[in-house]
Amino acid sequence: MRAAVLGAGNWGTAFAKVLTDAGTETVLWARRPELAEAVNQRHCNPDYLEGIELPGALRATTDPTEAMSGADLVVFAIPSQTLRENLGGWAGQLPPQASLVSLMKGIELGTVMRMSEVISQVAKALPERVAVVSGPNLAREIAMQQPTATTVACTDLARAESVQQACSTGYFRPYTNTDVIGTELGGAVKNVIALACGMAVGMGFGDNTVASLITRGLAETARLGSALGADPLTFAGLAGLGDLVATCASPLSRNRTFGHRLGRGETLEQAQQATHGQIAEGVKSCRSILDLADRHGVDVPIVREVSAVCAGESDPRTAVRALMSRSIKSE
Ligand SMILES: NC(=O)c1ccc[n+]([C@@H]2O[C@H](COP(=O)([O-])OP(=O)(O)OC[C@H]3O[C@@H](n4cnc5c(N)ncnc54)[C@H](O)[C@@H]3O)[C@@H](O)[C@H]2O)c1
Ligand SMILES: O=P(O)(O)OC[C@H](O)CO
Repeated sequence: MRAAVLGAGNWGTAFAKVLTDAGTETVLWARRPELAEAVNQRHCNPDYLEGIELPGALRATTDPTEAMSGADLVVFAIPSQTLRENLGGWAGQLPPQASLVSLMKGIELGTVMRMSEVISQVAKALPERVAVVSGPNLAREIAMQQPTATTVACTDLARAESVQQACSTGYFRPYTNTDVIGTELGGAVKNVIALACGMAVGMGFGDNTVASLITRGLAETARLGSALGADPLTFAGLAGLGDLVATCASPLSRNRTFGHRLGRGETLEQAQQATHGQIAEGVKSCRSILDLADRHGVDVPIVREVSAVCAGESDPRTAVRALMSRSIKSE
């Protein structure tokens, strides 16, 4: 099995390590030559995973054609809102039979498409050729080989199983699933709920508030999921509750950290600068998830409030007041 991983940030690099450790011959595409050189010569990625030793067998290149040559799997690990443009440049070089694997957790602004839908459309690939990997997968913990599970979803179960095989190691345990919609939605919406949890902690609130947000956040994710045709059970699994809990609780999460900064009074610009160019997907996807929910007539109050804060139209304290003054209802 041979894989190309396109995107040498936190997760692309950690997942390339997982694939290599699983015995899959892997080439990582990086935008910058100095980063490719660090992977090839010093077996590290100091910009994203400082202190982590990468496998000697992992190779990197700045040439996407070289990375994809002969690949059985092409894995996408770039910011969601850049996928369409990047993939437009790569589509002509995709090996015709390769499985196309999304690691991304976002919804495209404007089109409100899931990442697997963007891949199918731009690569002109049938949906059953596209798999999604999503779960409680904080990149640094996985790069440190801490035991972690994940979901590999594909409408073609055999293809999901081949991706599962390619990334199974002693520290990374993938489960298969055929519910691509639920798996992707869980990954995208949890980023927005993690922004809300970060804001709550930044404002000085404790575990009751965070648990309330996680639980009601899961309720709105499941409501939207069922309107879109997802299997409700997916939201009780790794790509649903699992990822939601990990992201909302972890100081390693860029989304939670971004929200935390807003909650303690920093501006959107300050929080953005503090990411050092790394992606906090929920900051943009909150808008597209809200649009998606509005199109389907689904009530997503937490997403709506986070979206207003991220658009600069509200602030965390106003958002709390709005959520707590909604009409009372049954659970
Ligand atoms: N970091 C994690 O723990 C983690 C875990 C699971 C899923 N994800 C998801 O994986 C995706 C990638 O996340 P990441 O953590 O690797 O992101 P990152 O910000 O660490 O890295 C993004 C990579 O994409 C590249 N890139 C290519 N085109 C770009 C462009 N036009 N603009 C900006 N960057 C561009 C960057 O050079 C960089 O190598 C996201 O959708 C994220 O939600 C991340
Ligand atoms: O750092 P975040 O907030 O993008 O979250 C990382 C992963 O998605 C956790 O599973």
